[in-house]
Amino acid sequence: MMKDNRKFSVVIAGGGSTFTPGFVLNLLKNQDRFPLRKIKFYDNDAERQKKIGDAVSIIMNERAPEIEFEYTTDPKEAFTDVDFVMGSIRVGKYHMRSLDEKIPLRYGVNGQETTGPGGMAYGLRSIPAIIQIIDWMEEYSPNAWMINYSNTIAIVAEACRRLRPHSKVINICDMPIDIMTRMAQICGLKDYHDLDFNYYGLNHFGWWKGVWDKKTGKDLMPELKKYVSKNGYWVGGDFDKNTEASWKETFKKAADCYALEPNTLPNTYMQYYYYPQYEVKNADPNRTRTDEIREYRQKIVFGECERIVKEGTAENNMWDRNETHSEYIVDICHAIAYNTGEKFLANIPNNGAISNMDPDSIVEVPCLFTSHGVEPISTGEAGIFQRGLMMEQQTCEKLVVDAYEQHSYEKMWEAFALNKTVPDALVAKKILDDMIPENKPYWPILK
Ligand SMILES: NC(=O)c1ccc[n+]([C@@H]2O[C@H](COP(=O)([O-])OP(=O)(O)OC[C@H]3O[C@@H](n4cnc5c(N)ncnc54)[C@H](O)[C@@H]3O)[C@@H](O)[C@H]2O)c1
Ligand SMILES: O=P(O)(O)OC[C@H]1O[C@H](O[C@H]2[C@H](O)[C@@H](O)[C@@H](O)O[C@@H]2CO)[C@H](O)[C@@H](O)[C@@H]1O
Ligand SMILES: [Mn+2]
Repeated sequence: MMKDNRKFSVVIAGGGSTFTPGFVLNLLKNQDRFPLRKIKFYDNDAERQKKIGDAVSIIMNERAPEIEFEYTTDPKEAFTDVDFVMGSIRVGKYHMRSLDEKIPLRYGVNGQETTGPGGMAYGLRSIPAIIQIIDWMEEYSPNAWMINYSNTIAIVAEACRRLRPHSKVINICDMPIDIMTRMAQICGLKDYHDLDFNYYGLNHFGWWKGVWDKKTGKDLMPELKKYVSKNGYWVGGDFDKNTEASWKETFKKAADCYALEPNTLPNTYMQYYYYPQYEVKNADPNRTRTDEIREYRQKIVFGECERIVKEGTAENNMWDRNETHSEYIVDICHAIAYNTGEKFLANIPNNGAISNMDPDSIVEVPCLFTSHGVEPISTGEAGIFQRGLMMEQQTCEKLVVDAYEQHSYEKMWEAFALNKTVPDALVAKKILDDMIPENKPYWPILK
């Protein structure tokens, strides 16, 4: 239902992202509730972005010629006259992700995109690029909102809190949304829209305290706990027909995470903190998640774009056939544009939302999304186990931002040494020393 005659202009920063075409198709599907006048892509890799941009041009011409579309590497052109900036960049691309995963594994430490030393390395790379995008947005479109999902979100959000505290930036994550869609399926409902929830934690580091059927108010925790204790969040069947092998393992491993703390239901990312030895034992140091993506998601997405350009039509494309996961981003834009006050998770300064965490901790908690920003909902007290884990993890995240601000080797070493995934300060040092030359184009010089 159209609420007024406004139409919005959106720029996707990271136009060359593997998630971009799926997101555009989701935007087009939702024109009745979030109408658009313009879609732009911005990327600093012209060649990569062109491959996605040319395919999307065909999609736009066929399906929504009334919406202006362009892609550019010029910041002024990209960020002028926009209402929403979507942050979907990967600084250093898959080349650097691969090193984030492989360098820690050299020393028997878990190698993962957003957790442990790899996650901290990635966070340090992202800070200056995200701050730059915020500054361009504020210069060229001062009323715009940035919805950022470029990782490492916890570190980016802490940098935003310190360096751009008044900027209109909301840092979000889709992992809980994905898990809640699985929870809905387990309980015979459709997706996350059917659930009410209470959740708290840090990004990629949290727990559900409660899950209810949104319509009836029925408490779904007993049924979910019973299911998760055996199967984790693995649904299987048609629902999981496109789920890759490593994600299958992750969803199943949630059963072991649940076993450790059965009062709540865990985010899948807890596996890296509860069972690091298992993760390392299970990993192949020469073939990590990045290699799987290069062979699967990246290949499929770019292959499909090439096919669309070659055939000159986007009929029967892969994003029409498979449900995409970016609908929650449209939900969020809609909530902000129309001041709906709907509840989603966001990464924000705590300020009492978790009663026994510091006010300046960045936490991931339910918030009401309005046209004036996000308003956190109090989630009560963290359990003693969770609080201990969060205090350690968020200190690592703060130390990374200290390292960025102070160009400090010592702070980055401390961040690695304190992390639950790293057993020893010397191991931390070796990982850091291997990462420094590789990250030279992106990190400040650490002295
Ligand atoms: N928060 C979430 O829930 C969630 C979910 C999925 C992906 N992600 C994140 O979304 C981002 C994109 O993921 P992907 O796998 O599609 O990555 P990708 O590598 O396919 O695409 C990222 C794009 O960003 C571009 N880029 C890198 N640095 C840039 C800069 N400084 N300015 C402009 N563009 C830049 C690259 O050229 C590339 O085209 C990553 O940060 C990833 O971690 C977050
Ligand atoms: O290894 P990747 O690149 O596949 O995934 C890393 C990201 O994982 C989460 O996002 C998932 C999401 O939960 C799932 O539903 C589907 O949409 O795929 C996403 C990306 O694969 C996580 O929330 C992100 O922050 C990670 O970047
Ligand atoms: Mn995430």
